[in-house]
Amino acid sequence: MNTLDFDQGNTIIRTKDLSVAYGEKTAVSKISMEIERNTVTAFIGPSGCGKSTFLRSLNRMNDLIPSCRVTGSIEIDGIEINDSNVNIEGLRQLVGMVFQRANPFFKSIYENIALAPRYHGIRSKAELDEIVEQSLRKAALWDEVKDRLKESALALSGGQQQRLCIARAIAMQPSILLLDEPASALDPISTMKVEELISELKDEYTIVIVTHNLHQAARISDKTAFFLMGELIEMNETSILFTSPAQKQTEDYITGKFG
Ligand SMILES: Nc1ncnc2c1ncn2[C@@H]1O[C@H](COP(=O)(O)OP(=O)(O)OP(=O)(O)O)[C@@H](O)[C@H]1O
Repeated sequence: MNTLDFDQGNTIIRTKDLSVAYGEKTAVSKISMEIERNTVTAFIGPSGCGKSTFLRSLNRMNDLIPSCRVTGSIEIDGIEINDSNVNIEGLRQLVGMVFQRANPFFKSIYENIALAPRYHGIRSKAELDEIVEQSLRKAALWDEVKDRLKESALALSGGQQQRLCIARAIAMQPSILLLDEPASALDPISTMKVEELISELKDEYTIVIVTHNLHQAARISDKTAFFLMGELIEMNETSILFTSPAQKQTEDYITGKFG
């Protein structure tokens, strides 16, 4: 995928009538959305409303679920990612993902970062060292781990493991980072560090985050999309959506009338 070929203003992700079903059950219904480059977009909405399903469709993680069927269009950098000739590995390199539970490999801190670049053909130790250092620096973890790179990643705290997973995604030089409730299993201090990190990373990456935490969405995102029962009810600048939502359902949700 060549990001240089893309000339559609600042939009990096564009979905049109995107629907996702698991067997007979529709989880996401005809969602059209545009996401701008170098922004943080938060997906909010009650449990089961389709946020994670929509997020996973952006790097075709839903392909891994046999019952799942995706229809409609998803363009990333102007390329239709659901086309059969799309290179899935290349897509997932461009669109990295971090999950709710930190899932480091059972390997050293260094290897967690170096593994994928090495798999993709980088053999030089100096080059790998540089990737490891830069990725850990960008994930605001370098100073905490630089003297223990050979130690097991599992010896890190939960918050550090989650930042390691972000560093691992960064090592693949993505354009987009999909974060599925990355802080919901973390303590408040680790959560704050991940939130600070997200705000720093948007200078280089486009970030889409699913969160249950409305305060978090308000703190870190530029735009917020409110989902309900598989539909996109409203998407707007975060400051507007939280202060003067256009839809009654959005207002009821953000004021806690239902959850
Ligand atoms: N692998 C799956 N197989 C079948 N149904 C699924 C699968 N994953 C999700 N669903 C269903 O799709 C709907 C949307 O789920 P999804 O996880 O996308 O919602 P969500 O808004 O992210 O929820 P939560 O906030 O609880 O994670 C739900 O009804 C859910 O039960």
